[in-house]
Amino acid sequence: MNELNRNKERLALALEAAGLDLWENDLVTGEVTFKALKTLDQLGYDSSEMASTVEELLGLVHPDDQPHLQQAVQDHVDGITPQYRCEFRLRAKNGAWIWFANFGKVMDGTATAEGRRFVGVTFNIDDRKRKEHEIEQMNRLLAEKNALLENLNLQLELLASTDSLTGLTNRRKLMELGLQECKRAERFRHPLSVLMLDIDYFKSINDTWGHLVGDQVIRAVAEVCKERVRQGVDTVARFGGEEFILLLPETNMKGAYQLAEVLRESIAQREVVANAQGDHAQFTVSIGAASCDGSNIPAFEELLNRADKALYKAKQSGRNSVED
Ligand SMILES: Nc1nc2c(ncn2[C@@H]2O[C@H](COP(=O)(O)OP(=O)(O)OP(=O)(O)O)[C@@H](O)[C@H]2O)c(=O)[nH]1
Repeated sequence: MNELNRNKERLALALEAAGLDLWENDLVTGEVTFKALKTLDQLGYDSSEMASTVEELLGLVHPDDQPHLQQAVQDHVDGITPQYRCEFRLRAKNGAWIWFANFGKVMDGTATAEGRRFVGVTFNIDDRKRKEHEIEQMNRLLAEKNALLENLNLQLELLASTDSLTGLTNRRKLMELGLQECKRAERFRHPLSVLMLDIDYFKSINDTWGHLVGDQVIRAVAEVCKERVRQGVDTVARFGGEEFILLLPETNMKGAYQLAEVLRESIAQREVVANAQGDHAQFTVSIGAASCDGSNIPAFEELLNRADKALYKAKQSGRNSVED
């Protein structure tokens, strides 16, 4: 065996061990001068059906992959890339698409003449591509599930912090927000106020009109409060049965008192249809105001205590009134 044959043997062994399939095309005639037999065999074609022109081969490439394959060849032929590399799908005889990769180079070129032998190897990357695809799908699914979870968490958080009758902030959330606002007021030395609002003679509203009308009255008071406060700044919370807290950042006693008067008046003018005969239930509220000016911020509970004491004064002074 001469040295050339030995080299051929060595090359064949190396190609086989690496799972590579050698091919060679003539760039000028477009002929396939050395067929990638293993590849064509994997695609299910027998030797009589095997593509003998580059054009025939291109016909086997998935239409979506053709543009980038042609571009990769062109870039290499134009000398933009030192090697031609590309991944693409080929149509098997049974119609399935199988992923392959190509690695090749134009040979025989000189400084003055372009080479015409385009030599390369093809190897099957279908397993890798399928795994990549599965991972992509799983990642997409995971991302969808995460978005769903985040959304559910948001909804849960909203449910856990909302009063079901009025849609207002509930007591648990208010205590959290109150703590935060006290800290903020202290850090920036800003004023902070709290209004504690209680529906007057609510027991007799329930007794006169029934519990459902009582609920409607609670909702009506909540609505007035929501309408009158600064959106996104103030918090209106249902604190207990017929008791509400308004948390008012950046608000001094004068501002809190003014708002309390507006609320008291608006609520006194509000009515709720109480029965089928069209009778209306009227109602008023008493409000206690507590404020701190930013120089000496108490604990939130302390602020609530002060508002509670002021509310007691408002009740004592005859109701439908505001006290601090
Ligand atoms: N309809 C209804 N009633 C409630 C709700 N929560 C508490 N109540 C009722 O509210 C009434 C509160 O009554 P009281 O605390 O005696 O006070 P009041 O009658 O409002 O009298 P003053 O506050 O002193 O003006 C009680 O009868 C509770 O049963 C609720 O969610 N819906």
